[in-house]
Amino acid sequence: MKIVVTELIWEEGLEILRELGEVVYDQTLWKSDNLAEIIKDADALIVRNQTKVTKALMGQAPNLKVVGRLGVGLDNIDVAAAKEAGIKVVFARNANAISVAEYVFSAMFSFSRPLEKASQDVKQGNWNRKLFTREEIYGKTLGLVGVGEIGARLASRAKAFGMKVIGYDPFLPPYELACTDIGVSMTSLETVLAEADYISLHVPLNDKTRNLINKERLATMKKTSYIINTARGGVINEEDLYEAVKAQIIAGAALDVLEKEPPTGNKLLELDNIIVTPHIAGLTEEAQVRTSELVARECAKVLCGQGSMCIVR
Ligand SMILES: NC(=O)C1=CN([C@@H]2O[C@H](COP(=O)(O)OP(=O)(O)OC[C@H]3O[C@@H](n4cnc5c(N)ncnc54)[C@H](O)[C@@H]3O)[C@@H](O)[C@H]2O)C=CC1
Ligand SMILES: O=C(O)CCC(=O)C(=O)O
Repeated sequence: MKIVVTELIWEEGLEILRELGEVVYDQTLWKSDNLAEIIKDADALIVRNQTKVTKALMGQAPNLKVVGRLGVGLDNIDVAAAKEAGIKVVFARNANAISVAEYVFSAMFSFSRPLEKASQDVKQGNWNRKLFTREEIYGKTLGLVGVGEIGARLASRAKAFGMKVIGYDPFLPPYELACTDIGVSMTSLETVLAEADYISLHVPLNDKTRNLINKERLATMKKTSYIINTARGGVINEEDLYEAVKAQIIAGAALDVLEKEPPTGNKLLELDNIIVTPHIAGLTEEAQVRTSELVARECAKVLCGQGSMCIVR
């Protein structure tokens, strides 16, 4: 077997893969002009979010049986083309959901209790107690757009903090509306946007969600509300978000993801009320060990002809 890994993977995953055969691992391979040549005799291709797994690329690899995604979002993989070619796509269902939920808390607290800003201010010689008097998140409303693995974990944690949680997810099957068990009141997108103090996006990027949050929808949010995007850059129209934050139509935003990563000349980076991080919401040691092990195991199952729990249908 030949397994090609084009982006960062943890050692725990590599150990499993090495038991299957030859592992070609280079975390810069995703941008190599030679990738097609390198995978031409590969049985498995393992990627994160930067490798563009196109129909043309897969077409160069006649032995390819499985594409493993070290994460959840599949927007960089042509899943339909893989299916057509009989190539399985497996992903790390659940593995980074807790980390992303915790990141969203960190973002909410960055707005409600900005410790780092306050600390910097003190180190500059100030003692601005009034300036840093802010708000509790207790009693505030968290609005979820997408109530899947991450949304559900975020909801249960938000309830523990005494927040009201409302959610919009038209694709949630009725049996999973047991979401109400974790205290999410399911409602329309309009209500989530109009009522939430913090709006957190947890949808995949696809034709239906691209630019889901645009000028018209931003205008329906509370002036005091914040939006947190750990989903994908394209889910918010960045030009519209820039205008909305600049004109104080909303209070601010925390963005872990951008349309172009890393950004070049992105105006959002100029605004004080926008926090930007380098796509790290799922990047914790725990999540990455889980992700690497899970994807390596699920790829191994496909290669060994056993059923995988994480195949994208
Ligand atoms: N920043 C980061 O490090 C990470 C980002 N992500 C992103 O977060 C997304 C969500 O992850 P999970 O919660 O694990 O996925 P998931 O598949 O468990 O949940 C997604 C939910 O979105 C819902 N949904 C789909 N289209 C929708 C629409 N048009 N409107 C409202 N709801 C819709 C689905 O019904 C599903 O319940 C991923 O697709 C990925 O893009 C995921 C993990 C880490
Ligand atoms: O692939 C990564 O490192 C980022 C995680 C992510 O965005 C995902 O799981 O969808």
